[in-house]
Amino acid sequence: MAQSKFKKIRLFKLARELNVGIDTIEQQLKELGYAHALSGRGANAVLEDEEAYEALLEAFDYDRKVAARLKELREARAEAARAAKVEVEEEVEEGEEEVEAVESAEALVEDEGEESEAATEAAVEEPAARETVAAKEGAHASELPEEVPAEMPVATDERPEVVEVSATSAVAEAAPVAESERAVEAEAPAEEADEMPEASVTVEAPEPETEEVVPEQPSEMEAGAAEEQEEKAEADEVIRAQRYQLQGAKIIGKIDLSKIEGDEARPGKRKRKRKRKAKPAPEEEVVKVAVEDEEEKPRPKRKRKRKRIRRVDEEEVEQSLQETLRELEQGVSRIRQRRRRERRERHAQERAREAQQEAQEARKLRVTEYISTGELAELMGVDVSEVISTLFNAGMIVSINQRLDADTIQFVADEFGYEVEFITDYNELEIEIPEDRPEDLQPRAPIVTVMGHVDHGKTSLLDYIRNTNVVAGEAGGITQHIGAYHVELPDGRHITFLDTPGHEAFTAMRARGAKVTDIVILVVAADDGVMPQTIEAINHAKAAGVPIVVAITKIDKPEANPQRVMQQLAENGVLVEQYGGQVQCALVSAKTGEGIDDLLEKVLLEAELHELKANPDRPAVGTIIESRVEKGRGNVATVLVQNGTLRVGDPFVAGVTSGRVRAMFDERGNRVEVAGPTIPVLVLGFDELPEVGDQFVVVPDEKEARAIAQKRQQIRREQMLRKQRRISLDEISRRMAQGDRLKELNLIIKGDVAGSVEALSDALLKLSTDEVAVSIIHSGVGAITESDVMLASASNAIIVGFQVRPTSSARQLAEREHVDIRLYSVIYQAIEDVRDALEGLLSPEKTERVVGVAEVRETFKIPKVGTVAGCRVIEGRIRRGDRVRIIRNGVVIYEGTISSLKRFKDDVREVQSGYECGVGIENFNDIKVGDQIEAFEIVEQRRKLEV
Ligand SMILES: Nc1nc2c(ncn2[C@@H]2O[C@H](COP(=O)(O)OP(=O)(O)OP(=O)(O)O)[C@@H](O)[C@H]2O)c(=O)[nH]1
Repeated sequence: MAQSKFKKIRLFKLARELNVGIDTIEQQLKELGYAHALSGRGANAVLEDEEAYEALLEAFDYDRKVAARLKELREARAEAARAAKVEVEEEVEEGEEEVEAVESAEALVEDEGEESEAATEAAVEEPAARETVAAKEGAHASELPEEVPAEMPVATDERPEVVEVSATSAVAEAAPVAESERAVEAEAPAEEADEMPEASVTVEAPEPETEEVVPEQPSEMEAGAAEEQEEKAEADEVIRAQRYQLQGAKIIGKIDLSKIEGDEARPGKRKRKRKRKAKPAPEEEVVKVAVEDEEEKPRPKRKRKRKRIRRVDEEEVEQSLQETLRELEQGVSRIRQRRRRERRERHAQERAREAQQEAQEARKLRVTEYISTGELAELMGVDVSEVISTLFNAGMIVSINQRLDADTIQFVADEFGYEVEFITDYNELEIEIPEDRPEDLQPRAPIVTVMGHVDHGKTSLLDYIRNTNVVAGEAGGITQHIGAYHVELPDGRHITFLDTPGHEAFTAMRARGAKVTDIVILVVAADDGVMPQTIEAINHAKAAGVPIVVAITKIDKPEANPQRVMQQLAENGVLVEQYGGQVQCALVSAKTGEGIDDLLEKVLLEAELHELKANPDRPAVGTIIESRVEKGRGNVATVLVQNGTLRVGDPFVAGVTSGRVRAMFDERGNRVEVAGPTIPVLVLGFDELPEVGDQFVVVPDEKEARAIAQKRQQIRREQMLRKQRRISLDEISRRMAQGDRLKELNLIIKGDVAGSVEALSDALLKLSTDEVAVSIIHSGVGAITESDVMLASASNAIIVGFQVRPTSSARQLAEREHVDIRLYSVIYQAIEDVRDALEGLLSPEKTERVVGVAEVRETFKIPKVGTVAGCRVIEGRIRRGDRVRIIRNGVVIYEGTISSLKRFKDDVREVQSGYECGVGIENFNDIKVGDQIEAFEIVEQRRKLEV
């Protein structure tokens, strides 16, 4: 399973997972070079690239951890809060239980003796909250009801009874246990008792007052006083005393009345007391109660402790939360800063490395010969005007779209500090063609291209030669234009003419690495002389190292001046034989036919000089001269066989396509079975349409042919993308420099001949303005192919075809890829269409229009609705849903939408000027009397291209 388990993830989910914002993720992806991994926009954008996802996880690892930690802490806090709540509840319950316990204890005490009842009741009725179990016990234990109140004042100065009662109770339990002697011993003045904190003393304290002492009773009384002190002073000693008295007692429960309001507890208690009055209290129980009482002290302690523990827990949680937050704010931000810094440094290093590599790569230009000035400038990342001026300084006048020869490219590259490597489109995958043995080589016909300035008579010359040199018997069918033709002179010698006059086609072919032409016939009209294109043609021929034969045409014309032409040629480096040079020159007239034989003779002589030879006994090697899709025939192309012999049935590779020769035809439509060197034939059987200039090579078998073609397609695609990427990068920096305001229309231009491609490119480039630009990402001669469509698809380009058609496979691909292919046969139409497209790219002009103003006269607060403004429309009209601004004292304080609009009680859609209405503004309640509500609308207007 090579497939990754990774599934695409939406951006908002990712943001949640990583604990960062969407923008941050987008930014990070860009920084990490994964901007492409995100498809779609906004929170719903989808990340499909696992690698990018991993990179994000790594990058935001820290944020995720922080989020997790915070979550933990929050949970801990919530847990603590829950626990605290439960404890409080438990406590409450406990409290209740305690109350019950106390009550039962009281009951027990009460039961102990009926006499104590009155005292108990008295004590119970005391409002002091401080009363504890002891109070009740005191009550029960006191067998001397009347005395108690009397003694109290003695024991305590303030609130004597209360305290005393409670105190008594505390000791009361002890009392029964204590022996009467002890009580007697304990006899001491009440005052003393007051001062004496010791329990033993206190126990005795009451005695003197009570005079006749029943052992238990007095002790209780005193105990009450002692307890009071004890409460004020050291409880320990009291406890000690109690312990002493209560030795062996058993703890059976805890009672804490400290929290229980005396008032609340008492009524119930009283009732119960009454209820249980009659019940006899077993002694043990009394003891138990006493013990409980003894426990009274530690209990609050425990409670306090418990509380403290709880508080500590909360504190801890709070503290760690605070710490985390602090960390987040300070420490963490430091860590974060460090991480960021590291990340930045890492990225900077990567970028530097990449930049270095790129710089090295960038210093090396891998180009095909005859790339245009503009393309060369683009590859070097310099402004085209710099290249043009550099060449101008070197004495060469070139245009932006002019194709440059190898020397010129080399020169420019040197000037700008670049290395040049000339490549063909699929340099790496040339088919090795074995060298011919000299003995196998036989003389062959020259292949001739006619070049010259426009209207100097190239076509007329070619036509004349063709028509007058038709070998008898061959004139079967109608002459068809297949891009080249082969003529046999009366003496049996042959010449092949390339039928696409002009140096553009010649150069376009050379740009594709095709070296077809053996001899150039340079046509110069005798009446016009050397013109710019004549010079270009000379340069191109020279650059290609192709010998020139000059044909001075239109010599039949009265104004013809061949001498002047020869002189001009000499001035331009072409020294004709008449001027003592090596270049042959014929004076001809395509009208009269004068001098044409002489011209052909000179061409053949030139061919002889160069000993043009080929081996007819080997698999064919040639060049695609023309290609097109023909109805009923499919992909057809003219192959000019340059070496070897082509036969029907031969498998072949042509550029990035392959096939097998199904049938061959000559230029008159006659079927042929074989085609030897220099013979142009129309070949059927191409899998895809080849491009003009493609090398045609016969290979041993069709399978191999297909494999090579596929490999080449892949290489070409990569090259296209590489080139595209480079352009994009340049464009990006350029756009950034321009503040990213530029919009662009990418175009791929294909034309029938290089001239028309240039003309169209120039015209379209001129449509560019500061805001929208035409970018020609690729242009070429020949049919629109699949690779064009792929490139267009990859770069969102439109394909403009001038006098060419897409191949059927390209058409299908374009449909699949939604690539727009526009076909034209009139340049003007193409320009108009592109202009329209550019206008579409211009962002519409947005203007704002105030449609109405209302003045707030009153405001109403309506529950669940908010504040509604009672207004009067003073200008225009306002509508529900209108965008509005609230203007207060001339200042816009809010911008929003009208959410409700009412006339009296009815909802209305619109209110006109002069009427009153109620207006509710969405999410805005701060409306005040005197505010103005200004309704406005945005009007978008399509802009026109100003060129
Ligand atoms: N008198 C005279 N007119 C000629 C001769 N050759 C061409 N012409 C005329 O010159 C004009 C241009 O000729 P073309 O053959 O179309 O010239 P071209 O160089 O092919 O032109 P483009 O294809 O536009 O570059 C036509 O009107 C021809 O009739 C010639 O030898 N004598």
